[in-house]
Amino acid sequence: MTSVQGLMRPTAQRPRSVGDLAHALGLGARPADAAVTLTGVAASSADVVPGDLFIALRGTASHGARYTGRAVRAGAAGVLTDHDGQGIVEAAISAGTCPAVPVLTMPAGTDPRSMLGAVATWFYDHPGDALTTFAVTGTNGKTTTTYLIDHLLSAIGRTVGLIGTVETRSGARVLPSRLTTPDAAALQGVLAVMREDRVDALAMEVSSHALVQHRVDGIVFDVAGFTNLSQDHLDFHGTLEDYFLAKAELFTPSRARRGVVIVDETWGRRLASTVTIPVVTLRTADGLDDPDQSAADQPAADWAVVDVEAGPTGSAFTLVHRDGRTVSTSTSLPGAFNVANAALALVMVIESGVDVAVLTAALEGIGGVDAAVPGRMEPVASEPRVIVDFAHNPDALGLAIAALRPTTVGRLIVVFGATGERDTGKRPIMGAVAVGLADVVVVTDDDPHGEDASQIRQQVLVGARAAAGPDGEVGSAGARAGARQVEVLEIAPRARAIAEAIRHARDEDTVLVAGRGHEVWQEINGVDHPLDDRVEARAAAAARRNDMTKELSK
Ligand SMILES: CC(=O)N[C@H]1[C@@H](OP(=O)(O)OP(=O)(O)OC[C@H]2O[C@@H](n3ccc(=O)[nH]c3=O)[C@H](O)[C@@H]2O)O[C@H](CO)[C@@H](O)[C@@H]1O[C@H](C)C(=O)N[C@@H](C)C(=O)N[C@H](CCC(=O)O)C(=O)O
Ligand SMILES: Nc1ncnc2c1ncn2[C@@H]1O[C@H](COP(=O)(O)OP(=O)(O)OP(=O)(O)O)[C@@H](O)[C@H]1O
Repeated sequence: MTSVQGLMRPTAQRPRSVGDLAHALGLGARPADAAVTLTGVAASSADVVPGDLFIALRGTASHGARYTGRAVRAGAAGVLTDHDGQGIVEAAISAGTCPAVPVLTMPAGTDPRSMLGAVATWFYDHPGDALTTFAVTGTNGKTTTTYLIDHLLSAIGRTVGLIGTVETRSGARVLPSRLTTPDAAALQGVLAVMREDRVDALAMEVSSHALVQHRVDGIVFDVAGFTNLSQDHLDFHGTLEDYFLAKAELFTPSRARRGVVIVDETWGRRLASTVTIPVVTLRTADGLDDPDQSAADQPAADWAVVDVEAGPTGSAFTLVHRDGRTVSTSTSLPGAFNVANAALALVMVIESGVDVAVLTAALEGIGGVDAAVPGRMEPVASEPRVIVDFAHNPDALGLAIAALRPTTVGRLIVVFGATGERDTGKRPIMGAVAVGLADVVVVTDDDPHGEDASQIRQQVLVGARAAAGPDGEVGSAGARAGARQVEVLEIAPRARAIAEAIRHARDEDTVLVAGRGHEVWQEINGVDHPLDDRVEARAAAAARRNDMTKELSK
């Protein structure tokens, strides 16, 4: 699959030879190959540009060596692989399915994936060293927090590059991302582009997958931030414990110089008390996730959010350090979770060495910690209000619905599904969470990938119907006290679910379309179909207005 991030390359090349590379890695090269010139590095055949070294890695689905023919035809001038990969490439060359190409082989027991970062930084001459680097990890809030860091740093005159789920940005170049965190070859290429574009700070998301797969090898971040941890990605990590340990890896000396950890929840507190780098802690809420502890029992954090005033369009809040430093500001992003994201962005910027007075002056100039984050609580229509959001796990879905309740006059309608081939355990939980907080729950499709979409919907509906009970009457578990009726519907495909939810909504209702945010493709059985929730929602809102106008003129 093409990663556009992997095709971003610096204009100025510093050619290396196969002989140089072999020497740097302590490997042997055939004398005839030693002078072959290499100008870049790619870990996917789809990312290869002429002159690249193709690093063929063993994966879970296949071995990258199987794609060497494609890589060489795209211009790869050399291959680095493991022992098995060497056999695959040699067989392909003998069979005539791959043109001849110099092959370097890592010694047995050395995984080329663990060398990818080192090789790529060597190729591009340590491009990350030119940047002040910010990394954000956590189940939810990474994208939002990186946008807010970008916003704050830009306000104090820094030139910021961004890497994350939505886009990869260097100066005027903006490309959609395929992965939240690109592989190490692509990442170092992007950093080299940023160096050329005179970017001086980087705000990037680091996923747990990336930490396990060595994608950020070759960078020691200046400041790493942790948002939160809750159920997601257990298809990959197996258990929450392993998921936590993968995230915790970012807070080790080989990955980051210092950290900022939100300690509202148990996972954050555990991280802060076990990390091996200097960390400051941040409390953004009362921290009562542990019923056995009161807020007063919990250790004081270095920074705390106080005096939150939640309004219809965002929140004002104050950030206080135990030494008395104070920042009073606001964010127009809705929900308590966005106060947490804004506070984390502020503390990360302060911890990078920016003086509170400088930041305060900048905040006055820009009017608060704001950024338009595509597909995150993005309003797309009014009367009924329609919001498109990326919540695709139980915690985010619950927080997104709850954030809209105070400003919803009528019913709160949520349209969502669950992703195929990902963490199946979260499906019924999402159904139950939605029923606990919304008035109308429309279960539809997300990205089914290779799974049967209707089976996925049934698994979500199991949780939703169990929570709603046989007569749809939910107890006081919801945001509103007392019993209330919840309607649970199954509508597919997704575009129809969005259209029907909006068509049947009343002017005073809110429709939350959750799960796909900025995404513009829906993957069904390996085929990408165009689908943008924002486009569908706007079209449905326009159609509803038309119908009403026709009705009135009758
Ligand atoms: C589980 C996972 O993360 N898998 C990633 C991993 O796959 P893999 O190692 O199993 O690779 P493989 O598919 O067996 O292929 C083996 C090798 O052949 C190469 N190849 C493969 C096909 C081809 O045509 N040409 C080619 O060269 C691949 O680049 C790879 O090096 O390495 C591949 C190459 O970089 C990634 O594309 C792939 O991401 C898959 C597609 C994916 O969906 N990953 C998601 C789950 C992910 O990483 N998500 C996180 C965000 C999570 C969050 O929301 O927080 C992210 O950082 O994006
Ligand atoms: N701090 C937070 N805590 C809980 N939920 C949040 C938080 N911030 C955002 N969310 C919810 O999670 C969704 C995803 O937010 P965001 O894209 O910022 O997170 P992310 O960590 O980058 O997600 P992903 O890794 O899936 O790309 C939002 O649409 C919102 O519903």
